[in-house]
Amino acid sequence: MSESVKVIVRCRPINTREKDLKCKCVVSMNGAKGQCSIVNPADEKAPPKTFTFDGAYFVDSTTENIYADIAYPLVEGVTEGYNGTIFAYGQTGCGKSFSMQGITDPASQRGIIPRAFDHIFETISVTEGCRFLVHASYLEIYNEDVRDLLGKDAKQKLDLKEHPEKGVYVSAVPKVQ
Ligand SMILES: Nc1ncnc2c1ncn2[C@@H]1O[C@H](COP(=O)(O)OP(=O)(O)OP(=O)(O)O)[C@@H](O)[C@H]1O
Repeated sequence: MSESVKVIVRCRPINTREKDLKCKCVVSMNGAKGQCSIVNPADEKAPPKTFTFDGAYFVDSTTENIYADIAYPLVEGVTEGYNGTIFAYGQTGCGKSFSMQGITDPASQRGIIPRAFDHIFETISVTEGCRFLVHASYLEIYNEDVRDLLGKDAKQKLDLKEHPEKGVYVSAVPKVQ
């Protein structure tokens, strides 16, 4: 059985501000081993600290490859009725939107979300003898305030509630069908 939780790490290229500040890249990656190594810039002779993940993607990686390796099997599972979640985590400017939403040019960097939408609707269009129901909601959580970005009033703060059986949920989020 495959693991139920997978964690991958993606390193973005150094940006202009960091270049101007003469920052050096202290990260190296071994994609085959899923390893990420960090050297101490103040002591380059010190052994690097190495961390192992389910996947390690360096600055030249594409979202196309990340989707094929990680998201594709998960979304396939969803179309077969299993639950699946993909989320991006990291400090501001590290590339969460780049990975999830992506850019259209080059096409290899289209994000995980539009790829997943294409994947789901493509599967639905070729599957016979089965009915699918697709819901979507789009929430922003910022400074612990929750907002519905597809709602009529995207400024309205929504309440976070807890149900004894269903768990934590956001009140009054309309789902788009
Ligand atoms: N893998 C990458 N290759 C090239 N550019 C990248 C990559 N990842 C991020 N960038 C660029 O870095 C900048 C910051 O990325 P992004 O906006 O995705 O960060 P974020 O984590 O979503 O930030 P925030 O939390 O502030 O919203 C953007 O200009 C984006 O195009």
